[in-house]
Amino acid sequence: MGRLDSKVAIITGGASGLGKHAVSMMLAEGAKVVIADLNDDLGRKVCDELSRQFQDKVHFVKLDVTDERMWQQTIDETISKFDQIDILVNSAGISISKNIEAMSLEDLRKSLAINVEGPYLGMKAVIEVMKSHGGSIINIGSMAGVVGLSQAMPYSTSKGALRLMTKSVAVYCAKQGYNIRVNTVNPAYIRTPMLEGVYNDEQIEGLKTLIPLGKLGTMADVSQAIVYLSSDESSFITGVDINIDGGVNAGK
Ligand SMILES: NC(=O)C1=CN([C@@H]2O[C@H](COP(=O)(O)OP(=O)(O)OC[C@H]3O[C@@H](n4cnc5c(N)ncnc54)[C@H](O)[C@@H]3O)[C@@H](O)[C@H]2O)C=CC1
Ligand SMILES: CC(=O)C(C)=O
Repeated sequence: MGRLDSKVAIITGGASGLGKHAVSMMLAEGAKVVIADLNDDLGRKVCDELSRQFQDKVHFVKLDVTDERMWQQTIDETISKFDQIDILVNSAGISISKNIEAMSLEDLRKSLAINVEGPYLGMKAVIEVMKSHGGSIINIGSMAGVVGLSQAMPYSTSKGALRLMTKSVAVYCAKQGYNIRVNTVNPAYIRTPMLEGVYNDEQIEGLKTLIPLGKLGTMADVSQAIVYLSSDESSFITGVDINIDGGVNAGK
């Protein structure tokens, strides 16, 4: 028996990195999964590969998370394919690594649009569906939303906002009696296409020295937390953020 049997999940950013890994692990735990991503070539490829093992339990929808109309299409397509929505994982994101002097207003606006407005639109759309039967929303934050990264100001700002938006929505949903739980996971450095776009191999190796446990986390470390927060095992947990960071944010 899988830990997510009979549940239906939408995972944004599911074509790559952490989102893609979570798609695989959630399918393996029995969920039906919609991969929602802007990159439709990659999304369709990942979906085709996974459907060899999981047949029609996986489906791809093209979604730009900043587009409210595409969110509604994603919701409608998920319900028409799988009848319900129990889980939303907001993993789509971008990382603009610039300090305040190097960045532009456009960098800040773009980061906020994708990393904050995207999850806002997604939460708003799925709450409308979930409020009749409950559900779980997991937003992928970052260690950069817990402490300010001086060289990634637009990114830190967006992830900090996402963290508190999550708590606000969690308490609202709880008080409304919707039985919708809303939580954040905050990974530290995990080797994915995003991290490889910011750092070269040598720099990534050097990141280990910043982490008390002395190693980088893995995509599986993050997916395990996502599965836990998606499942009924975490039925009394809402409004928390789980740091998956090897101790980085625990202190020096
Ligand atoms: N890799 C890392 O070290 C860490 C990553 N994170 C967060 O984890 C999440 C996933 O990141 P990674 O998997 O590393 O990155 P990634 O770059 O491998 O994957 C991001 C995915 O989001 C999609 N995407 C980007 N903009 C989109 C949009 N407007 N609409 C729909 N999809 C869009 C991309 O097409 C891509 O498939 C992000 O929110 C990131 O900020 C947080 C902490 C550490
Ligand atoms: C820490 C973090 O979120 C990245 C992408 O570096």
